[in-house]
Amino acid sequence: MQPVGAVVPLKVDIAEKTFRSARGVSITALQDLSFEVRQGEFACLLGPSGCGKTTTLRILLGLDKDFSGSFQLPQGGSNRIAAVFQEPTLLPWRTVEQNVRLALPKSLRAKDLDGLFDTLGLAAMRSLYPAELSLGLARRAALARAFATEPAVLFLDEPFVSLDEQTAERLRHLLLTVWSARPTTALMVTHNLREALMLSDRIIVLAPRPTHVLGVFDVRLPRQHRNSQVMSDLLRSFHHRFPDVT
Ligand SMILES: Nc1ncnc2c1ncn2[C@@H]1O[C@H](COP(=O)(O)OP(=O)(O)OP(=O)(O)O)[C@@H](O)[C@H]1O
Repeated sequence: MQPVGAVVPLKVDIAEKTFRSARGVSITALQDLSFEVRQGEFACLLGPSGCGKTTTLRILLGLDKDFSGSFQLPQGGSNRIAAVFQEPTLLPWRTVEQNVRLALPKSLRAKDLDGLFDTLGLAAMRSLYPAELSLGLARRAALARAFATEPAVLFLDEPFVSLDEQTAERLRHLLLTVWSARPTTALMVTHNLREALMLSDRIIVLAPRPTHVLGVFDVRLPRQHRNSQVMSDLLRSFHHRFPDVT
């Protein structure tokens, strides 16, 4: 399957991001953070709690412009950006389908969403309101909303935290199914190494704060071959290369 949406990579060169409190205390979260995600590649940003993963995503999403350095988002195709956060952020007074359709650009307003809702197991929930959904179903609706827009780049910030492991695992498989149908350049923040090994083409391993890239771990194996034996081998080689990262 040809990757779609982008013809240039996601390129990040953040020289520094420092938070300054009202009392004059400075916290440098990012320093010399540089990496690339190639066209149609699924990459994970893996790093310890508080190292600066969410800060990085907020900068790339244009939510924080107070930093030094630069970045280049994938260009070509739709040029649209989609994001999936820890909280599904659905509008409570709109149905699942309305939430998804409201995110669509004009050119896609009449889009047939049957296939996407089917794939995500949401076909019977289209007319439900967010309050009627379990947390897992709400996360599926958030994925549907992101993929429906046919973005050039997709950012995900720990979309499966605080779910039970069985639900999280089911959602990881669903994410891979919708992503494989349209391999979009994707960057997902996680602190779950197993999740990163299961989903990624490459893992960008971050140092503790102020964060920078410790190294990149490529997982050049078709995802359908990542069975439990292969996952154990991947974990072993990852730990061999990054003995201090858990
Ligand atoms: N608005 C802010 N003001 C001051 N400090 C901040 C602010 N936002 C984040 N920080 C600090 O910057 C550092 C990076 O935070 P960030 O949330 O990006 O980390 P993270 O890697 O996403 O953490 P986690 O995995 O726990 O979600 C942390 O030390 C955090 O306390």
